Amino acid sequence: MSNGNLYLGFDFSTQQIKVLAIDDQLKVQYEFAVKFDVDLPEYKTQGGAHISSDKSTVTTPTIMWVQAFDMVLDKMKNSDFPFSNVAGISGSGQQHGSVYWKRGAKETLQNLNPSMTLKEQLKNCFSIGDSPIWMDSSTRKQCDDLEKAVGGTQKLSDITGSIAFERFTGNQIAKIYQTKSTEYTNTERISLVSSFAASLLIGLYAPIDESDGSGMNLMNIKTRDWSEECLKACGKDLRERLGSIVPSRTVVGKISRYYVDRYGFNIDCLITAFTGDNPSSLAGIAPKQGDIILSLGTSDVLFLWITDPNPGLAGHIFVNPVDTKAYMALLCFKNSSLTRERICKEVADGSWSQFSNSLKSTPMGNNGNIGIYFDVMEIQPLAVGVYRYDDKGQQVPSFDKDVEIRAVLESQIMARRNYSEMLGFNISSGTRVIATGGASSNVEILQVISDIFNCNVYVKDVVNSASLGAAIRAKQGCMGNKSKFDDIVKNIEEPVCVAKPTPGSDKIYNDMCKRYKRLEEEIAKNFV
Ligand SMILES: Nc1ncnc2c1ncn2[C@@H]1O[C@H](COP(=O)(O)OP(=O)(O)O)[C@@H](O)[C@H]1O
Ligand SMILES: O=C(CO)[C@@H](O)[C@H](O)COP(=O)(O)O
Repeated sequence: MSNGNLYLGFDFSTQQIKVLAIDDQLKVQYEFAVKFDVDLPEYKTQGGAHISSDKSTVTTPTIMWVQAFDMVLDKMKNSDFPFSNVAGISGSGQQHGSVYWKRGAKETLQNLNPSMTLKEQLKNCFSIGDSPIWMDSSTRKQCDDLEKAVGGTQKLSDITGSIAFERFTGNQIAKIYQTKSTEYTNTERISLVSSFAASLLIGLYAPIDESDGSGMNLMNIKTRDWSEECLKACGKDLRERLGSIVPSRTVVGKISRYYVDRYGFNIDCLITAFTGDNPSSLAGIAPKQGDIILSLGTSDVLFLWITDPNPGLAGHIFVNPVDTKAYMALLCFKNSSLTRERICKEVADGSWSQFSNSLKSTPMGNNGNIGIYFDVMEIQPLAVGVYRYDDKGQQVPSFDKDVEIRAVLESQIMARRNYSEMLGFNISSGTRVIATGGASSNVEILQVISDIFNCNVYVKDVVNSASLGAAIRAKQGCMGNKSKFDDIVKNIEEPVCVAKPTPGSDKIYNDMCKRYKRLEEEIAKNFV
């Protein structure tokens, strides 16, 4: 229990809202969470989302996020959380997802009544009720249009840090502009999930930050302003609807009076711009040069801190959330935790310890069996379906339970390694792979990662690095413009090594990764 200053870090992630409070020494003092599927079953989400029958349109009811926010604050109140000690708040959101505020919503946000819930007051404030999220892959046409409009694929990547990706917000907005024109006209502000959450806290439309703004195919990553040609290609009067972009460390306002009166927050509590969950994790891990972070949340994401951006045709370059001159490189995979979870439910009774036992009881390389499990359209390659091959490369309809479990994990991690090599991530035996997110608590999974990457794997004491990064950024916001991130995190807990490559793993996986790549390329040919 702490009597001094506290800093809150919220994470509006795919499956839940998490929040943690740290003290001035960056020690976690409190943690709370609301899980969408479990705590709000009335919305019937699966993994926090609604997936259409074509498996390409993926949305989340915006009002569910609002209700979950009410719930998490109520949970804190019921646990006598010391709201008045909170000096600063920041947060993160699943990247790319968008929220559409209806004309007049600003008025409602500014005049929240502390005797009512946010849900009661905001239920009619959204022109689009279902927010498109990062798992959506229904905007191929809009992606092609955008690349054409700016002069080609590489040109778009030079401007925005990424070629056109279906889940990137500009393409999502373009789809809404083209297919729901009345709703688009009725929209006065478009937020990212991150800036939407910050807006709830300041009772005003919060600006989008540069780091999460990099995941939209709309922002010029060099000038850190909207790209006029991208805006024009995606929707009418879009600059006005998006508002401004600010450096990620900007204090965007003080907490709204609503939270002071309803929960007892301090009236001077400062809100620092919210950012994307992966940028926020980068802040929470505070990596050393050369470290590669592997986030095992709903998505598997590889990212690292870089200084010289070189945007190409694969992966993404984002503006760095804590160092205004730096960048981060990132690769995201859609078929990740939820696919592992499906296999775990189907063949291991939903028990992670059974899943782990199967990993322990099967050999590295799985006796030559390879399975590829794309339950939904993958990001790279664009492909969907489940494919299993025996040691002779013959397709087979099924595997035994233990083989199936090792196959899903090995294929996912081989893909992570292959794509990071393609992107030029510098991986050598001395590289530290720092794992974070839900599945990083599973040591057997971390051992497979260590064997396939042929690197030591590390974890930090706090699994929720996105929330931790948000809380650290909240402290940075309170310390003013001159404060240095490196000084703030200088005493942060170092990651500890939890897995080392098993002798002989490099021989097995160097060959097997090549074999995996050839199989994946064959499959992808069917989806061009
Ligand atoms: N012991 C475990 N072994 C493997 N995976 C796990 C384990 N515990 C949790 N997970 C996975 O972690 C995922 C949630 O991770 P989390 O980082 O909380 O996600 P998000 O931030 O995207 O909501 C779950 O979907 C689950 O599959
Ligand atoms: O699309 C991306 C990154 O580009 C995803 O990583 C989302 O940001 C969702 O994050 P998690 O909920 O899996 O942490």
